[in-house]
Amino acid sequence: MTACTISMLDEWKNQVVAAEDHCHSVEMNREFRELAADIIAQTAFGSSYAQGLEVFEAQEELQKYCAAAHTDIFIPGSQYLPTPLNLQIWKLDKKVRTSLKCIIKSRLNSKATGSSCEADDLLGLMLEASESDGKPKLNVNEIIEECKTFFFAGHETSSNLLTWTVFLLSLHPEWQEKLRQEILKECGMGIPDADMLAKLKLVNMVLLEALRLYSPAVELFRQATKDMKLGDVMIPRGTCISILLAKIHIRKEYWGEDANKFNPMRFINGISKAAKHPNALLAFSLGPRTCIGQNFAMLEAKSVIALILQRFSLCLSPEYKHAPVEIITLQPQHGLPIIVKPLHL
Ligand code: HEM
Repeated sequence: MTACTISMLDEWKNQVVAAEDHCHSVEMNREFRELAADIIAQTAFGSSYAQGLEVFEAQEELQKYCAAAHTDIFIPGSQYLPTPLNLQIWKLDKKVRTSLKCIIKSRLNSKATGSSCEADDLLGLMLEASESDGKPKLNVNEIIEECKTFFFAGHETSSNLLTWTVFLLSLHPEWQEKLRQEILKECGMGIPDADMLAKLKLVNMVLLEALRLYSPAVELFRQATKDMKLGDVMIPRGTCISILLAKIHIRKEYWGEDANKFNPMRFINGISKAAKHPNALLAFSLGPRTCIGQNFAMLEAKSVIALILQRFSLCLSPEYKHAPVEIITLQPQHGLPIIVKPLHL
């Protein structure tokens, strides 16, 4: 995780050094997309970014087509018709599956020749689980589906959390400085380890506030399994319900008069005390389908923010246009250009 981040930061520094005025505009959304892809590929699948690149590119494109399909009026059965959109979706899905099959096969080959020692990553664990008691528990297709879920669930969400956090820090230089002081106190200029990251309370609070104001997952969907009453509303069995997190996260009734404002201090006593309702922050959902990767995502975000603030100050570029858009996750439509200035040249 830190190796990928440091390599990205070294590149920023090189670009700054090459610039005449020693400051440089970086499109953060793109950078964090690549970084999150790199991190999840290496941490979960042990494969390098280069190997996973094809999967991510195809999956990102697939996501755009699926978002387009999602906005169309749904006609039952239409998903099976060879429309131009469906043909694109099927083609890309095939590409994602083929690339993942290659990664899995190469892992199985290395395992057979004894050259792989990455059994404790996600793919290694799944392959191990798939062979216990001599009987396959997960077949290759099931492993592919699990890999797709992890790529999908852990890539865009994490990169968007980083993007919006950097956006908020660039708007609030006083918080940028507070975080930098905390990071330097707990980690110095070294690589933060898990114990150090656990002590970064202010960084944690800022991340939670970013998740509240710019929740990467904008809405959740549920289907009623039986007739039920929600408040005063009757919900018949089978009804699909959209839960608008973005709305819940800024309701004054829960968050108080400053609900629309950036105020990380509201999290000083923890998530359950930040609002009038203990579960008002739903960025990672709740209950049996809660995000399985939330600890990983928070660790990743803390570590990346710590490494950035140790080295750079961040300032919003005048080129930035504020246009958050939901393409499955919440993204800045025109990117996030940030002027980075190294603290030590
Ligand atoms: C800031 C980052 C993240 C956010 C905001 C986020 C948000 C969410 C949300 C809201 C759900 C629930 C969806 C629902 O109930 O319909 C979810 C599920 C899930 N997330 Fe995350 N996620 C993040 C990062 C990650 C990461 C890094 C991983 C994997 C490494 C991951 C893996 C998953 C998986 C596998 C599920 C499905 C769990 C299930 O249905 O049992 N997520 N995530």
